[in-house]
Amino acid sequence: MQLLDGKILDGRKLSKKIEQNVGDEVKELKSTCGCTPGLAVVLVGQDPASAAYVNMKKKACDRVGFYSITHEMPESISQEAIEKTIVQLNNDTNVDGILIQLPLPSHIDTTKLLELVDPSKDVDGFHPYNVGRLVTNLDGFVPCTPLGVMELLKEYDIDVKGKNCVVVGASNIVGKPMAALLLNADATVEICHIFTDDLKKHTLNADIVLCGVGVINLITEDMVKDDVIIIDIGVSRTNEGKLVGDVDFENVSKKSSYITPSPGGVGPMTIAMLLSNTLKAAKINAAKLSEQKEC
Ligand SMILES: NC(=O)C1=CN([C@@H]2O[C@H](COP(=O)(O)OP(=O)(O)OC[C@H]3O[C@@H](n4cnc5c(N)ncnc54)[C@H](OP(=O)(O)O)[C@@H]3O)[C@@H](O)[C@H]2O)C=CC1
Ligand SMILES: Nc1nc(=O)c2c([nH]1)NC[C@@H]1CN(c3ccc(C(=O)N[C@@H](CCC(=O)O)C(=O)O)cc3)C=[N+]21
Repeated sequence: MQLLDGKILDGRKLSKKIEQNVGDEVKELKSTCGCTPGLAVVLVGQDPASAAYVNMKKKACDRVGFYSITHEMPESISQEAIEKTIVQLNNDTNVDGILIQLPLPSHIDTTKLLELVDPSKDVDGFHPYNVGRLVTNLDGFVPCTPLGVMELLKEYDIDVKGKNCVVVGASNIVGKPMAALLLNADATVEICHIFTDDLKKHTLNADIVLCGVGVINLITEDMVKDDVIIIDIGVSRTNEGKLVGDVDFENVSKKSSYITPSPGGVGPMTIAMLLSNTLKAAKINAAKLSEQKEC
């Protein structure tokens, strides 16, 4: 176990450090301009996992001194009613960041809602404006999960420049922005997905495997080379109720030079990055407000 500790990329530990820094900056912001960063979460339906995630986000906001509000809506709510709420939040000066908890019920047009969020309050980085800025390597809001992965790599001095990175999973919230960030950091990037023929052929060539799919034990020991770096983004629950990732941790960790556990790796970093993105939005808004006052 001693040996294993050295190779663990500890997201829980780093997320606490980031939280501490965000908390300190919140205190400073409050004292200098009287501003309190605010996060609004839109939660539709009764899915217990979504409710649990939203609760975790709320608690994290409380710990760092943010104002936070959750708009809970029934499963049967109309598209128009959610749109109305988002417009209100766009105009609410107490709200710096807006997060629409995904997934939404099937009768809702998710894309339309994400496009309605003011890009300057898009702390999830899902608005096409911010997606475009990410792909063109311009400053903007970057999705929390892949941003958290980059922070974790940085903390452990892992430079991706020139490395063969294989991203498994190509969703808009995990795989695609993950690949964009790696490319911006000069990695050679491959994206594998459900239609990829012979996943193992690709992962065997990887210096770094970043897997966010939601399939338990998708990545096994025989699929990776010695000293590989493993980033397990997946979070699933087994039939026994245990949280696990996409990677066969017990066996793959024997071969890897570094590995994230799941839970305890990328998940806590996602929450930490949500706090950091909301602080960033609040600072921009505070600067805008003080400019307006000066005029
Ligand atoms: N740690 C964290 O903070 C977070 C963790 N997650 C976790 O990450 C995982 C992925 O989430 P999310 O991106 O939202 O999920 P999605 O279901 O939106 O995306 C999963 C992706 O994986 C692809 N895929 C499915 N099966 C396979 C397979 N057998 N081999 C290769 N690719 C496959 C899908 O392809 P296709 O679309 O074509 O089916 C899709 O591109 C989940 O376990 C989720 O819980 C998500 C967000 C944050
Ligand atoms: N608009 C939106 N933004 C999201 O960022 C978003 C979303 N919708 N929908 C769902 C996914 C999932 N997600 C996670 C957040 C934290 C953990 C996390 O902290 N996990 C802990 C364990 C948590 C537990 O104990 O249940 C860990 O991995 O250690 C996991 C997953 C964010 N998502």
